[in-house]
Amino acid sequence: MKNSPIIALDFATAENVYQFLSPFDQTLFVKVGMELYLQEGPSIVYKLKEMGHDVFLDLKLHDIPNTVGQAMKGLARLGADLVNIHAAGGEAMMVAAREGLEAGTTAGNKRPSIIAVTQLTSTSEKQMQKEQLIQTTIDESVVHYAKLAKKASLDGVVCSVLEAKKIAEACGNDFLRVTPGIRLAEGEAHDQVRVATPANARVLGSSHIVVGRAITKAENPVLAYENVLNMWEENA
Ligand SMILES: O=c1ccn([C@@H]2O[C@H](COP(=O)(O)O)[C@@H](O)[C@H]2O)c(=O)[nH]1
Repeated sequence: MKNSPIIALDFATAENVYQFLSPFDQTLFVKVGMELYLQEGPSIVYKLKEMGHDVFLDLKLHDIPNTVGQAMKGLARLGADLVNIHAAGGEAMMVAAREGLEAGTTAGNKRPSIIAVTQLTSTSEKQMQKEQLIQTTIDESVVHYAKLAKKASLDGVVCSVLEAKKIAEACGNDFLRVTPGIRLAEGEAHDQVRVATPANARVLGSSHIVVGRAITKAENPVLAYENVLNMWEENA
């Protein structure tokens, strides 16, 4: 799996995706989320893999263990490099997801890596306490979910940059810390709350960054990507 910034392809159609990707002259690490997958289905994943890109299939599954396990068995066949679930589904659900992925991975192929969403980067500590009735700090909640994901033998978590270091300390440096909520210093936060720049992400211990609108909505997306990539690599 590449370590380059993961571009969130939050587009409504495959056509929009191909148009966006056409000026790039290298293979990328891209993310297919709900918006695109629910319109285009598995074919978008096959196509991006055929084009040589690494694919994070960001469907954030959250259901009873049997349902998630069976869904993961099917998703394993799509060839994505990275998939995810919500840690709030619990340890049994996370175990079922990993076992489903293993069962669905055909001989000779590598099992996709699987990570759990801890607290969405759009969630603030205040909101978590009020709406989820979790009376800890957000750092404690995120690290708690990360430890649960590690216990379920997952490969890592989705968290914000702000918790990445604590997770590395608690779960080890090989445990993935995939961090969305990436903004350039001068950029708008939009609906994100726990945000950081690509440079800070590297310094504070992210293993991967996910960048959507700062690249996809830029006037020149190739230039914006190169800028993010430089900030990420320079601080390694
Ligand atoms: O906690 C999370 C989990 C997933 N995401 C996804 O990442 C991108 C971020 O897009 P931006 O435009 O850079 O804000 C988006 O696809 C989310 O679904 C997240 O933001 N936070």
